[in-house]
Amino acid sequence: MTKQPKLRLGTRQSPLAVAQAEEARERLCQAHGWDEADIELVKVRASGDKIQDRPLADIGGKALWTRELDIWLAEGKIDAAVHSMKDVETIRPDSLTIAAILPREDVRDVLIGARSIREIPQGARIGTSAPRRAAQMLHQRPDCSIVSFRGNVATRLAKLSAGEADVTLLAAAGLNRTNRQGTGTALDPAEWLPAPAQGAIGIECNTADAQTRAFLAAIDDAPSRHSVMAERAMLGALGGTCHSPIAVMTTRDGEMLALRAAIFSADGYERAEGTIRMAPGDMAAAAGLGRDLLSRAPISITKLFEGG
Ligand SMILES: NCc1[nH]cc(CCC(=O)O)c1CC(=O)O
Repeated sequence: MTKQPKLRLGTRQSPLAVAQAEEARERLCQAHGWDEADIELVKVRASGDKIQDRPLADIGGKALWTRELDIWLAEGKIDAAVHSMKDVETIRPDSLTIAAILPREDVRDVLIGARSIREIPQGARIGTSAPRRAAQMLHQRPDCSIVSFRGNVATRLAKLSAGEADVTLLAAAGLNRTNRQGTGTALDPAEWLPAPAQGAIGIECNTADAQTRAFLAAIDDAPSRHSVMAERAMLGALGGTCHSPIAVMTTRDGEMLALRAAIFSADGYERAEGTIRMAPGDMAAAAGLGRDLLSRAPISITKLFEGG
């Protein structure tokens, strides 16, 4: 007889999602003295993966990454769901709880196809469908143009090799977790800010499921939770959607967190930046940074945030 799993862990099917779910499984096994068979990985096909030809922002946004897993949780077909926190909407139902944030990977973006932003050839085509990457690049390199570039990590690298663009940008975390360490150049946050919650894996479960919450609490990493939740609070205060070019970097400053954030107009021409020092867990302060940015931004930026 096969052993009953102690936990059914849902994940999307992409190689990166599966690698993240395997990391979550390993950490749970280590924390609880379980073996691999104690955790069943349940691979669920997400709407966001079915539609590959249009920008995410045009087809329903980040909810497309979590919708199926949310339903499977609600129906009790899985006990917990593993997510890239970057892809999780800031407003979640009360019936779900993010019970663990794993130790954060490298948060930086990686530039592929040129050694630095300065060395990108004049007029190059930048392959990305992320409004943040597009606007941030156009801000620094208005001579470049943007080519829509969706798909998983492998697909985007293949499109670049096939010459569909000259340069692309990917999260270091996604490259590292799919064994592509050393691909491209990681960009210094002093010149290029990552996305809110980039590089963070979160595990969600039903709020009413005390057993699973306790299992997951054992692998929650407090420093990662603090930075991720602060960045999400900032994003939430902006009413940010995937249409909104929002970038942020958190660093530790003694007992405090320092957040540096920027928002852009879609064409990258305008940029508003702000910083804040806050106590970990002070979500009101983090939200204040978002509101402060918006209050100082020119109209070409604020209109991106109206009406979601
Ligand atoms: N939007 C897709 C997505 N969601 C999470 C990651 C990478 C892993 C992470 O940032 O945690 C990626 C790919 C990328 O942006 O390069």
